[in-house]
Amino acid sequence: MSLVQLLKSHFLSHLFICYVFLVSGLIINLLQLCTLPLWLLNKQLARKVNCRFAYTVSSQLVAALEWWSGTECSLYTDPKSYPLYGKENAIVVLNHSFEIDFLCGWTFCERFGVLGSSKVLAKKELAYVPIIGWMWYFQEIVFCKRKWEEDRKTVTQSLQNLRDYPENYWFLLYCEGTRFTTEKHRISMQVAETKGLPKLKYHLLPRTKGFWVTVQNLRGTVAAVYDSTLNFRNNVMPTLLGILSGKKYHADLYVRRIPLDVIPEDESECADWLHKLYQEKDSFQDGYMQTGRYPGPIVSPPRRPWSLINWLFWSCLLLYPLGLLLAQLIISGSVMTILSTVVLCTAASVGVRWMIGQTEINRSSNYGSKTTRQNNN
Ligand SMILES: CC/C=C\C/C=C\C/C=C\C/C=C\C/C=C\C/C=C\CCC(=O)SCCNC(=O)CCNC(=O)[C@H](O)C(C)(C)COP(=O)(O)OP(=O)(O)OC[C@H]1O[C@@H](n2cnc3c(N)ncnc32)[C@H](O)[C@@H]1OP(=O)(O)O
Ligand SMILES: CCCCCCCC/C=C\CCCCCCCC(=O)OC[C@@H](O)COP(=O)(O)O
Repeated sequence: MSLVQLLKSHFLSHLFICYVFLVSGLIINLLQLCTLPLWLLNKQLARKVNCRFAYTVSSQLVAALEWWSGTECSLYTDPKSYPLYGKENAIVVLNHSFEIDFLCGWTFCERFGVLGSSKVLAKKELAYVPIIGWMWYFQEIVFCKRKWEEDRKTVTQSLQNLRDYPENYWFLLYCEGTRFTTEKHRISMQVAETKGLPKLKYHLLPRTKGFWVTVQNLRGTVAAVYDSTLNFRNNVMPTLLGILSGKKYHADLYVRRIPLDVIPEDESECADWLHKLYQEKDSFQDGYMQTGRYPGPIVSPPRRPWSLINWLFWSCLLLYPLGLLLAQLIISGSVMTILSTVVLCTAASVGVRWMIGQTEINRSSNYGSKTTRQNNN
């Protein structure tokens, strides 16, 4: 094992990365709270400031993927669409089968300069996750309870708020509504059968209401839907813990730009359109499984240094107080102080482990594991 590999897999390195993420994240949450009065005075400025704050937090996870683990991201797309990425608002429709699919999404956002302003239709539970969830509140992320009767009004309102957003953004929609598991797939294909829809092999049946409401409310401000299909080479199932341990993966993303005008306005026609899209996505997955690639050329955007620079900045800033604390701890020699520090560190480690757990498929909610809406979470 080389020295670099040893460093990447060492527990102390992970502890330091998590320390930087935790402390800088809480500082950013606090700074975001301080922008509240600015919302009243100059809303557009407050939004721009919050985009920068969000960037400093989410880009740390991107840095872990790009620079620490060295994971590569290839983009298969039409070269004519490529120059538009990052220059317009878009709705991104992505498959939801991997624990780090959101992180690969963020990585592409970073490479096209829309990371700080990126949006998602997220389950409400994520709003309570410290740092990321709290940051999302200021980033105007749209939350849903996955109960349409309640979501219809709140989601519509949150989407309407985005109509005058001052920065270009990508709005991510996981239309499957939950992560892929064999059991959820079985149930969802039963639903497909009762609806007379063709079976999907690699996707859950898409939920169409969120897509329709998003398209309708953002029409006129969003230029296109980016139909995106993600896969990892060699059939691996990457994890956030793997990234933290410096494990290198290779992501392949296939993106088709579809102008928003071609999407029907009528709800049931729009639903049919989305079902057809997922049937096409399924065939792309099938092709990938057989050939190991998607159709079309690879036009990958290069990684940029900013996520690394941001991480180095926070590490340098936070190394000094950490050193000071450790030195004082040793000098003091007080059993009580040492004990309380150990308790604090353990609590922080448990907290971070819980946050990482949010990304794990085996801790997925039971939404979609029944055809009814019982036992949602
Ligand atoms: C160039 C590069 C391009 C791209 C780069 C890629 C990506 C980067 C982009 C942006 C990155 C930004 C941010 C990423 C960061 C972090 C993201 C992390 C996580 C957040 C993700 C989530 O939280 S996913 C969960 C929440 N989201 C959703 O659920 C969205 C989809 N859901 C919907 O749209 C739903 O309709 C709803 C939530 C609005 C409402 O749900 P509800 O369940 O109440 O109602 P439905 O109408 O959907 O359900 C009832 C209908 O469904 C049928 N049914 C019943 N059981 C099932 C079943 N098991 N499977 C399928 N269907 C079922 C039922 O019959 C009903 O049918 P009807 O015909 O009556 O409608
Ligand atoms: C710099 C490295 C720092 C390491 C420390 C990392 C700490 C953890 C960071 C972030 C954790 C929160 C990320 C939230 C994103 C979770 C995305 C997700 O996949 O949500 C699931 C949702 O779609 C569907 O849920 P279910 O399948 O129904 O359940």
